[in-house]
Amino acid sequence: MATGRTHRPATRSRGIPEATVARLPLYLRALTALSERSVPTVSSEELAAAAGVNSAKLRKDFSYLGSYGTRGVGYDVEYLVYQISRELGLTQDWPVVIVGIGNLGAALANYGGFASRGFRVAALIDADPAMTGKPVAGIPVQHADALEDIVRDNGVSIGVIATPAGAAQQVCDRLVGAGVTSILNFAPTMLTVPDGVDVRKVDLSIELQILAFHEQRKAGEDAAADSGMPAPAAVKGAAAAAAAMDEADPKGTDGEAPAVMPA
Ligand SMILES: NC(=O)c1ccc[n+]([C@@H]2O[C@H](COP(=O)([O-])OP(=O)(O)OC[C@H]3O[C@@H](n4cnc5c(N)ncnc54)[C@H](O)[C@@H]3O)[C@@H](O)[C@H]2O)c1
Repeated sequence: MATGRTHRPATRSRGIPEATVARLPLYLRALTALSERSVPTVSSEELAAAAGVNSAKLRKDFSYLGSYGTRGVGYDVEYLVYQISRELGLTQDWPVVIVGIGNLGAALANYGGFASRGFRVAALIDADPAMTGKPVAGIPVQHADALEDIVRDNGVSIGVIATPAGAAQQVCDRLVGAGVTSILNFAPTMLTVPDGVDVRKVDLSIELQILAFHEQRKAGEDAAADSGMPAPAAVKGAAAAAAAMDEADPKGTDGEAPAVMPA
């Protein structure tokens, strides 16, 4: 089971580049905010600024969706929300299981934002027998022995792993064996999955390291400005940060570096 790739190809089968797919949630978030304010249309420049993306890239991204906007009017906000939601598969309900209901798993289970984005927490699973039957976010935790049955009974295709690192690969293998084809991995370990399974890894410590670099650079710039000298820390740190950013965002996503990255 534990063989094969951990990355998707750069281009999805429908011809939308992975980097564009990675920016769609940024557009959707900006568009949803406009929709909530009942804004009917938006220009590519306004939307690009709201999403933190370059406007030429935005227009190119939307051309993959077949959305070109209307000259002088811009893009129809509601229609774009629909189009992007549909492209991301959010117009259907996705049952999700969370495995490992400790501090993080419980916090994720309690996060209200999943449901509003089309993700329904179908089951919570933990290996600790003391947890079995205990409600977390109103859902009784089920024992890990039943993982395969739970996945099959609920038609789950997305699994969230919030176990300790040492258990993550085994949990991943069991999820995949039961039919899960997408994994969101919070455990600090690389997972190996067969072809056809997507893994996204969330690592907040990497995000913090990138912020630490920016803090260091700002401090270096301040010191250099005070002394009138170039900032050696900033220059030296730039290569390391560029490498860190490449690793965190290998497909060149614009805007904020996502906390979720390919495994
Ligand atoms: N990616 C991030 O940014 C981030 C942030 C915080 C924590 N983490 C990671 O998330 C994981 C969980 O952290 P936590 O603080 O919630 O830990 P925790 O110890 O509170 O919870 C882990 C839970 O997993 C359960 N578990 C262990 N083995 C299992 C198995 N084989 N099957 C099912 N359940 C199993 C345990 O019973 C426990 O309830 C850790 O790997 C941690 O390093 C990642």
